[in-house]
Amino acid sequence: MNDLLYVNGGNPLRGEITVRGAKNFVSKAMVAALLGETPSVLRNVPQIRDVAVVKGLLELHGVRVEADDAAGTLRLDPSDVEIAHVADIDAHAGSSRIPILFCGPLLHRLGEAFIPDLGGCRIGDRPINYHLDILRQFGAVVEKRPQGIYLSAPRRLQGTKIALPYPSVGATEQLLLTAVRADGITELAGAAIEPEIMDLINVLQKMGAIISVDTDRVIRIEGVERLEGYQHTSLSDRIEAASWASAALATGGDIYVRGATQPEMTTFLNTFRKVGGEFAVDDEGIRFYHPGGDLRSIQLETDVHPGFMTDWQQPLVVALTQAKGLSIVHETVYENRFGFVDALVGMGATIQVYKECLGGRPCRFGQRNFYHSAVISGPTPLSAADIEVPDLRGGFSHLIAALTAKGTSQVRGISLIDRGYEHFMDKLSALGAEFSRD
Ligand SMILES: CC(=O)N[C@H]1[C@@H](OP(=O)(O)OP(=O)(O)OC[C@H]2O[C@@H](n3ccc(=O)[nH]c3=O)[C@H](O)[C@@H]2O)O[C@H](CO)[C@@H](O)[C@@H]1O
Ligand SMILES: C=C(OP(=O)(O)O)C(=O)O
Repeated sequence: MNDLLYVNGGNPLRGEITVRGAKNFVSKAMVAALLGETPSVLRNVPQIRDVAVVKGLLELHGVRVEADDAAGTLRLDPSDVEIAHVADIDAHAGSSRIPILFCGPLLHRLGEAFIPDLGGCRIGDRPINYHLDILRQFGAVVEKRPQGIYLSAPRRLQGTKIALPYPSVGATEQLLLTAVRADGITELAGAAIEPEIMDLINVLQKMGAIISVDTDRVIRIEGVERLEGYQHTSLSDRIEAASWASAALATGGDIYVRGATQPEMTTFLNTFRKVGGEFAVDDEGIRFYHPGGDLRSIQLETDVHPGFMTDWQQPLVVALTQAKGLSIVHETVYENRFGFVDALVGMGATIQVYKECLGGRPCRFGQRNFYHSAVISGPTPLSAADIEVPDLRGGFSHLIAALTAKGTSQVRGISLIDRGYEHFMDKLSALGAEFSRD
């Protein structure tokens, strides 16, 4: 795909699009298939780059993957994984964050694992210290190697008791994927409880795992000897749905997102309504629209679930440039997720970033040198510009800004958006967007 898009903005996006399975679940469910003794079938799989990357990694390890892209089905057969070698895996270094989740399943199957350096969005340092601490507590030996880490489990992995300093999504998934086949009981305090994690628990339970989730972020797992394959339909992508909702709001449009589901979006829907957007939920999806009149400024803090998700923040900020008054956004999950606003300022938005915690409560980044709060003053008309996609959600935000701005913008590096937005150009066309590729 060509990496430059000419976007002719200033027109409302109107129409219907469909979202399929969640990027942040599907990739993990694919890894879970490595734990089964029999094949797994995953449905509602979107055609996005992160899925292709994980498919490639699984195949390198010997998993036979049959994909029906149109139907959105993957059949994952791990029967030959015992003969797979760990060489060549570093070909995938820097592609996504998922390789770190191969540790537990590979240690259980092969007794060793080589994990290439991770990719993913550069929205902060994104350390993996929680992951490595967890693996060590299960009894894994971790060695730093050029371009990655090598792990081994001289004895079988042993269940353990762990408290996370912060409810990390990836670390919680690391623990789940490792504990289900470890000896004995594992207890995790301070767990993340995002809907995508709950769906991973659904998958693992279908495979034969015993997992209970308490109301106070405590997850308890009784290790079992053997897991089978699963058949599962992914929950829908609430980040993609919210991104299109923000596009409807910013451009003054009306988008029906088929596949969007209310329970996973409650917090987003409350915020969308406070800003002045309207929505209608039915059994098939959610219609998001700008009802006319002024949008309202808000005060917003990103947080772990059930708070306002950090991945919803970047697209919504573009809509906030069109709201009347001062909006305050305090990013508490990542220390460096406001880099994308420079381009918006270049397009005419009035946004100031601050190192202080401007939300209602201090966060982990408050006494440090991170610009993690933003004040957005609106409404400001946006004008067309040449912009470069910085990361996945920041890139989608730039696309929304270009669609909101009058005139023709050049958006470079758009292939990054493929990592999490299925067929986004077809969807833009369906919504009446005017754009062309170089
Ligand atoms: C592929 C995927 O599912 N990505 C999602 C996942 O990322 P990911 O799983 O990487 O995010 P985490 O929840 O782990 O990160 C949250 C915070 O914990 C910190 N941290 C994390 C791990 C660690 O070992 N040490 C540490 O300090 C991170 O730097 C960050 O500040 O959850 C994030 C929070 O909902 C989302 O924005 C990402 O879209
Ligand atoms: C931060 C994100 O993804 P990743 O963790 O894969 O970089 C995201 O989906 O917005």
